[in-house]
Amino acid sequence: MKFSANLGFLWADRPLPEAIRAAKSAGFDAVECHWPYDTPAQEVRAALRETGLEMLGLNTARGDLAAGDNGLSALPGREPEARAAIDEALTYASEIGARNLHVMAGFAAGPAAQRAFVDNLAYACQEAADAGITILIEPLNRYDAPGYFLTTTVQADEVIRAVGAPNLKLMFDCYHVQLMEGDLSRRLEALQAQIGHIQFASVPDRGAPDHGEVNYAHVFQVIERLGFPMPLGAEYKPAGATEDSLGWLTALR
Ligand SMILES: O=C(O)C(O)C(=O)CO
Ligand SMILES: [Mg+2]
Repeated sequence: MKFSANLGFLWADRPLPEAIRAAKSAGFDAVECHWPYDTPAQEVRAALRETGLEMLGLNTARGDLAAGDNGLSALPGREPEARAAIDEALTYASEIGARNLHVMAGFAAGPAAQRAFVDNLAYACQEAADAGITILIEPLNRYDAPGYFLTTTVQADEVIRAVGAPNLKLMFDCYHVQLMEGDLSRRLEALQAQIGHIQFASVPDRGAPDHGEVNYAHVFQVIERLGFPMPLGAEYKPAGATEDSLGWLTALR
């Protein structure tokens, strides 16, 4: 199996270009990140070229962090900001050759939020299509992100159908899905056509995948059997130094 290091959590203490090099040295096949915008895109591009790693994806900016924003695209009345964040992210993604963009919904609820999310995603998909970029939406669990608009794969599936764009896919983060809905194996199978990227971490502590209530040896076998072609995103919070958390990766090599 192939694995992508999520540099929002792994080597998060290092500048992004250094984290990319560390991921290469540790044996990862790809990288992904959260919010790379403080690092000039050409520095990221240079590190990717040097290591031969692909940046699989990044997130839209969350908005006004001091005010508690966690994404903008489902916030009625804030469409101009949401679309500016989408434009910014697509420009950055194009500059570094990233294939996926996770459009973050934000804290909202109700029909107006649903309409705003669908409209902003339609805009994102249209703008992304020419660059060959896939737009991802990701349900987040209610414990880490209480009040977040998108919380389940069932809801994400409805949104994907409402938008109806071929380049809109589901980010299936096993950690969030286990906390909200469980039944990982059946859900991966049922949703395989909608899934654009898969992430994982132990549950409930969001650590390395070698402990906790989910048996990832089994989950990885299911994903392999389904023929999911892309590297899986290791999006967990190492308990100490990232290098000391990689026994699970060494064991699979
Ligand atoms: O937290 C996550 O699982 C994410 O993948 C993310 O992009 C930021 O919320
Ligand atoms: Mg995730």
